[in-house]
Amino acid sequence: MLPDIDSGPDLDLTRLIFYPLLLLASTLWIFHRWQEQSRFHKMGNLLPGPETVPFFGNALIALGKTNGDLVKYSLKVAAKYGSVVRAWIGSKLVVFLIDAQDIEVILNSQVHIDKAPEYQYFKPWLGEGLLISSGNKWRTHRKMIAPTFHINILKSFISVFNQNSKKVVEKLRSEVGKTFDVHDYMSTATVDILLETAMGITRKAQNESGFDYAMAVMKMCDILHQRHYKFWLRFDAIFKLTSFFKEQKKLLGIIHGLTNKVIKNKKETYLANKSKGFIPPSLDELTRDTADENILANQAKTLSDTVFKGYRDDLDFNDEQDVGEKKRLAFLDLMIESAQNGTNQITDEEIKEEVDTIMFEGHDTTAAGSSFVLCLLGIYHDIQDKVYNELYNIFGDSDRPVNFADTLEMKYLERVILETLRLYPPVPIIARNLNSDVKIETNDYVLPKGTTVVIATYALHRSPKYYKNPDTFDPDNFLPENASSRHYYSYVPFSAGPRSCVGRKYALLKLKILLSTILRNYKCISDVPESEFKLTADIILKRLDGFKLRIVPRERIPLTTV
Ligand code: HEM
Repeated sequence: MLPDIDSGPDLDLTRLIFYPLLLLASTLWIFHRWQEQSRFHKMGNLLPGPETVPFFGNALIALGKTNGDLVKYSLKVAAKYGSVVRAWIGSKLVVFLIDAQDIEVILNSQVHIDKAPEYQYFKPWLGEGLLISSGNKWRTHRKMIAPTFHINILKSFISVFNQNSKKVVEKLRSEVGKTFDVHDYMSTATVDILLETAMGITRKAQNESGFDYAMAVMKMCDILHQRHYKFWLRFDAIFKLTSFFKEQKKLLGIIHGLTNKVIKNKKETYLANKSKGFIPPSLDELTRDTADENILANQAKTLSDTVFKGYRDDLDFNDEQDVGEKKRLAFLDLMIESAQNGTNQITDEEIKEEVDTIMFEGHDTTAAGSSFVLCLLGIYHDIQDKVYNELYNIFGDSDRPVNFADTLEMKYLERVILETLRLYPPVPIIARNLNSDVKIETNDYVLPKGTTVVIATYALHRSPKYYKNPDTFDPDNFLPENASSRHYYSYVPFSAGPRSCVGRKYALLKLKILLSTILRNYKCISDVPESEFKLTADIILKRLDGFKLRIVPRERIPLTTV
């Protein structure tokens, strides 16, 4: 016969002690959460921001608005409420910062480096790559990846930048006399350049997948953006029922198809070389501090080095620790090498995540930046003429490729690029998640733990507090005397601090070579004035109306009107 399991002293004891304790613990936990939530709400509501409605907060503002409408709306809200604006998305607190001092508190911190939960929508695409990861994984990967963008590695890319820029000039010949979208050309060129430089895939080994890849990235960004501002799409269960999910699956097939092929190709080459006895240098050798080779600290300063010196980051530090001519390896070679010889704990899956991250961050940003530069020069012909004359002074009527010394002479073009990134920052906002309360400078406001902080780069760059005529395209904003009198954090197109963009120097060098080559060959004309640009911010800031341009071949003679 079975014992009566419902009786006995042990079970009575459980009923008497365990269940009341469980009830007490649950009550305390609920009370604690309630206290935390009401403190969170109280602190959030001390911040200025638009009226809320029950349950939704400010979430309904996005209903029926296009990306462009939202950009305009955010600027209006900023003008009304000042440099700190809060919004409630349901019970989620989002705080927009537009003051350089407040932005410095967040970006310059070693603590507030975690990305906002909104970045999770990137996960199916970028996994836990550098852009999204945090903690130890981010730190070790950043340490590994940042040196692969050392200035001396970048110098070894110059011939690839030149060849691809020439290729663009050739391709553009078919557009002479027509109106066309220049972003298509910039996008394909930047993918090709990344494949050849960071990924080390020779042009011969590439096929025509660059364009398909760039288009797939553009559509993926649109889907991610929809998930950011249509709050019902934030729930995976709902998202999976929509056509966006099917489309995302198809697009990721194209995107990951390319990156998988790139890694496979590289690994095969590595193993083939290894079997022939050729082993590339290790990461240790690459990053070893060789103080006597410290040539770059005093030399080769560009205007950007001055503009960004206020938030000197690991990129500057690495450049001052020159690693020597023969020991350099580009990004993907280094990833594969350090995984194979065990110098770094990085798995194949992690390499794939980093490749996807670099391919995305490295191409879409520079494609948008260069397209904005060409359209603005197409509108402001006096500024374009000045750029052209500077280039004529450097190159005369020759067709020779650009060398590193030439890029240092392109001071006016550099000001044009910096000013373009001010008015049209390719990454218009940056979002962080706060793991502890933070006091900011404005009114000593305290942002509670759990807040999503949005650095509103686009609005910051157009703030009259830092720029005299903030909406006017004026490259002289970056004359050294003007730049040095501004707060350093009033200009953050590449973010700043420990999580700054690792590709900043790569991007600026590439932009100078690509744009100067195009401008030596063509005059750009835009029939759309700046006031009619229709902006869209689906992750990367672009023009919804397309980057429409006309081009006319240059005669290669100096212009006398400037
Ligand atoms: C004009 C061109 C570019 C602009 C304006 C730009 C801007 C930015 C910004 C604002 C961030 C911070 C994003 C955030 O915190 O949410 C960032 C991060 C990053 N960028 Fe760029 N970027 C550019 C080009 C590049 C290039 C060419 C590469 C690589 C080849 C690159 C690789 C990265 C990576 C890996 C990160 C993540 C860094 C980290 O979190 O440690 N970017 N970029």
